[in-house]
Amino acid sequence: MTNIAIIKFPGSNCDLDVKKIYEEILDVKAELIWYKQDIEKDYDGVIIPGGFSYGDYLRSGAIAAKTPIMESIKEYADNGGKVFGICNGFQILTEVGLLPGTLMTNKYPKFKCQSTYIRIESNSSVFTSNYNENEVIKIPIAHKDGNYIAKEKTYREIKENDQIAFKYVDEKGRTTQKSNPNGSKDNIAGVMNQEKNILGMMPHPERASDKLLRSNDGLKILKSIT
Ligand SMILES: NC(=O)CC[C@H](N)C(=O)O
Repeated sequence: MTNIAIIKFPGSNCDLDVKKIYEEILDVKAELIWYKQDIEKDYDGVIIPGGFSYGDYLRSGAIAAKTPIMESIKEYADNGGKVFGICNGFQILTEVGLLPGTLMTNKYPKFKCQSTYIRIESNSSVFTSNYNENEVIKIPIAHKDGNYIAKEKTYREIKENDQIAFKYVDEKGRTTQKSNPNGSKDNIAGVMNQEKNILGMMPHPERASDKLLRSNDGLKILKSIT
């Protein structure tokens, strides 16, 4: 039976939303794992949900990245396990070095909570293969530190290796400055590691996974690891 682990740090606040989508919409078991526990090998996927781990002190995700559970998540990913970080989870995965690049404070330095359109840049991964390449989906963001940057060399590498999963676009699928909500380099909204078993994204698919939420465009991302 499929079993998903959802990691909870002090300050995580999207863990129950993710759990609800797995259990009530996808009929999949999802367990909350407090950060003081270890990750066991038999989970089908590990999710690091959104929120404000450790109050975003120092930098978003910086303190959570130093906790022992991240060591066991590294080991889990090294053995091919699927790891998915949403928003603060994405920030933690970059801080720990499991994903390339860094998430800086938004260009206009305020917390932004709004709908965004994102385009599937690569559907050659377990996380995105249920979408068409270049498909445009609508998923909301809610963050202050979502401005993705990468060194030129890293940027070239992630482009060449097809590691850019999503870009912010307008309704028609065009990458414009206006459709970029936070100043991210090249409108990047989500990236993967080279092996494509780790994904991080700033938009919240769990907030677009039920018709009651007016969009279930994000459901296929959560379903992909079941
Ligand atoms: N929704 C979230 O995960 C918030 C992310 C993060 N703490 C920020 O504001 O940038």
